Amino acid sequence: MAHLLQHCHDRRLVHCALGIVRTSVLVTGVQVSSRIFMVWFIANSIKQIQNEESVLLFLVVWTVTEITRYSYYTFNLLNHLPYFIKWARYNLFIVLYPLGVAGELLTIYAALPYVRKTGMYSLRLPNKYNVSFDYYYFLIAVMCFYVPLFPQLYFHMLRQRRKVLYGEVFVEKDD
Ligand SMILES: CCCCCCCCCCCCC[C@@H](O)CC(=O)SCCNC(=O)CCNC(=O)[C@H](O)C(C)(C)COP(=O)(O)OP(=O)(O)OC[C@H]1O[C@@H](n2cnc3c(N)ncnc32)[C@H](O)[C@@H]1OP(=O)(O)O
Repeated sequence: MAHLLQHCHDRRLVHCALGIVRTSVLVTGVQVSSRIFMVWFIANSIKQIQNEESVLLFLVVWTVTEITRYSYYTFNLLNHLPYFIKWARYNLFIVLYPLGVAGELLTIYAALPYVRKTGMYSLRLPNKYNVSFDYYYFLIAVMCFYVPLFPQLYFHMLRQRRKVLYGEVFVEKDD
């Protein structure tokens, strides 16, 4: 499951970097890195948190989001897009995004005590490279990154919503 998710996400980034799909590399990059990070470096690495309700929350939210998104892409390519799928793609995110972020942040928060206790992925001094890295503080930094980055994604989707549902035109900035 984790391998499948990573494969899909890697391809997404390559597709928009090559211009195969018309979407921002930056926005997709942030979205994809947070998913890969949650799957591999949190949920897969820290077994003790796998039964947390917050894990269930973000997994359910991601699943609903991706079913809706890929239904939209598929029907759009077939030129038979039912309005309720278009509506769902550009409305459900209003609630799903904050819920997904809440699930992700609560999961990272739940992981903190295990990371501190085990010292996982951390490098302590002294060592032959003479560098130190503390995964515990790295996770706190990641949680802080959500504050400036999440609104970028959310407002991007709100702009897309106005464009697709109400035909508003925006001047696109290059990445
Ligand atoms: C090292 C540690 C790093 C940690 C980072 C920490 C900071 C992270 C902060 C960020 C928080 C993110 C949290 C997030 O994970 C939580 C959730 O996801 S919760 C669930 C709610 N989520 C959503 O609703 C996701 C919405 N996001 C998206 O839809 C996209 O991912 C987005 C990147 C935002 C891009 O959407 P956009 O509408 O701009 O572009 P599209 O890519 O959808 O479409 C552009 C056109 O291309 C066509 N397209 C794209 N892909 C396909 C495809 N596979 N098949 C066919 N067509 C495709 C699409 O139809 C568009 O074409 P057209 O313009 O003709 O309609």
